[in-house]
Amino acid sequence: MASPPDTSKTTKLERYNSYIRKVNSTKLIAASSKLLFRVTLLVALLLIFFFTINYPPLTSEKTFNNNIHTTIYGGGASWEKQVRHSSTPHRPNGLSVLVTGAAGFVGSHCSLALKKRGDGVLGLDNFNSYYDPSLKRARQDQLTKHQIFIVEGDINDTELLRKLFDIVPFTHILHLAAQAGVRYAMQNPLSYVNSNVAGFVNLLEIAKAADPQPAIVWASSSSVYGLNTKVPFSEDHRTDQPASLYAATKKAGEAIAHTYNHIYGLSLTGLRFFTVYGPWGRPDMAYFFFTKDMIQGKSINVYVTQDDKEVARDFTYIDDIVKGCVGALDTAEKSTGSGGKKRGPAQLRVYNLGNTSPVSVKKLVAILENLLNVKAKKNVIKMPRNGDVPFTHANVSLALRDFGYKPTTDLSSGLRKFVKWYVSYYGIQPRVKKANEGEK
Ligand SMILES: O=C(O)[C@H]1O[C@H](OP(=O)(O)OP(=O)(O)OC[C@H]2O[C@@H](n3ccc(=O)[nH]c3=O)[C@H](O)[C@@H]2O)[C@H](O)[C@@H](O)[C@@H]1O
Repeated sequence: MASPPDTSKTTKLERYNSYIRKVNSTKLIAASSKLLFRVTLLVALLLIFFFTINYPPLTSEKTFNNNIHTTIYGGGASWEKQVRHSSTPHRPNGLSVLVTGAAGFVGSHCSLALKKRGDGVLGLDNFNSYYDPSLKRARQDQLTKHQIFIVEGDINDTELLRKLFDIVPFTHILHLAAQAGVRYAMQNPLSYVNSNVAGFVNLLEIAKAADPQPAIVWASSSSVYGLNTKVPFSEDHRTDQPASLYAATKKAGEAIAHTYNHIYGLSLTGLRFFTVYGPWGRPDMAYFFFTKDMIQGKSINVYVTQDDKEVARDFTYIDDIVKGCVGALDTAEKSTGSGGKKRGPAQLRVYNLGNTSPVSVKKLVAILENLLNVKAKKNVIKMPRNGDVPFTHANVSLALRDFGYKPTTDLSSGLRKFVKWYVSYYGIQPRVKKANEGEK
C-alpha cells in the first residue's frame, strides 16, 4: 500500500514562514513604536526647553483688596531689584535688616521705625491664617507706602532664605516670625514646633553659613518664666517650668540660640516680650477680642485664679517694645564667624521687655468700659488649665543699662490709642468721639 504523501515538511515550512512573518511584523511594530517614543520624547524636551527660555520668571502677582500687591517668591530680575532696593540703607552706616514676620503686629511696627530712620528693611512673611490675613495685608499696605517690600514665604524655606542672603549681605536679622498665642498651643501643637523650633533652626542654619554672618535679634517671650513665683521676673530667674507648649518652644529657642552662638559665633539677642498691645494688634489677644465683643454686646470671660485671685499681666505698649527692639539691634555686636566657622566668642544676650507695672484683667476691662462707653457683660470664671499663668511682672534693669530701655506708656493711655485705631480701622467712627470724650 502506497503510503500517503509526506506533507509534514511543507506544513512545517509554512508554519516556519508564518512564524518569521509574525516575528518580523512584531519587530517592525516594536521598532516603529520605539521610534515614535523617541520622537515624542525629543519634541517634549524641545518644548520644555523653549518654554523655560521664553517664559517669564516664576513670579506671580496676586492682587488683594484691589490695591495691595504681593509678590510670591520665585526669583526674576524685577523681584531681585525689589529685594535689593528695600534692603538698601539710606543713611551712612545704616543697617540692612531682614525682618521676619514683617506683616505681623510687632514686625510691621519695627519695620516702619527702622525704615523711617534710614535703615534698609526687607520683610518676610508667610501670611498664614492663624488670624485674619486681611489685617496682615493692611499692615503690608502701610509698609508698601514706605517702600518696604515683603517677600511672601516661609522661614522653613531653605532655598528662599539662601537666595535672599545671596542677593543681600544683611547686617542684621530681626526675627519676629513665630506661632504666637498661649492657649492655641493646645489646639495645634505642631504649628508651634514648625515655626518656633524648626523655622528658627532653618534661619540660623542660613545665618551661620552666610558671609558676612548677620547679628540676630529675636522674639522670646515672658511666658518662659512659666510657674516662676519670684517677682519681678529677672533674666536670671528659673525658666525651666513652662506652663504651655508655646512657652516650651520659646524656651527651646533660647537653648538653640545658645548652641548657634557657641558653635558658630553668631551674635544672638533674645527679647522676652511681655503681653504687647496697641494699634494694629493681634485679634487673638484678650484686649483685642474683649473690645470687639464689648462693642457687639457679647459677654466676655474674665479669668481669676483657682483660689479666686485676680489674674494680672505686665501689658506693654507697642511703641515701647519697638524702642527696645531698635535698641537691641543698635547694641548688637557683629557675629564672629564666617562661612559656617566660628572665629572667636560672640555676644549672647537675653532681655526682658515689659512695662514693669502689672494690671489685673478686671482693671483692663474697666478701662475698656470707660473708653468704649459700654458696660461689659462679664463672666468671671476660674482660669481653665490651658497654659495661662496667673501673673507676669518684668524687671527691665538689664535692658535699661544696656540700651536705655524705659517704658513710658501706661495701660490707660495705650488702650486709648488702641481703641482709637480699632474704631477707625473697623469703621465704627461715631464711637471714637464718645470714647475720646469719655477720656478727656
Ligand atoms: O507675654 C507673652 O509672652 C505673651 O503675651 C500674650 O499672652 P497673654 O499674656 O496670655 O495675653 P492674652 O492672651 O491677651 O491674655 C491676657 C490676659 O487675659 C486673660 N484672659 C484671656 C482670655 C480670656 O478669655 N479671658 C481672660 O481673662 C489671660 O489669662 C491673661 O491673663 C501673647 O498672646 C503671647 O503671644 C505672648 O508671648
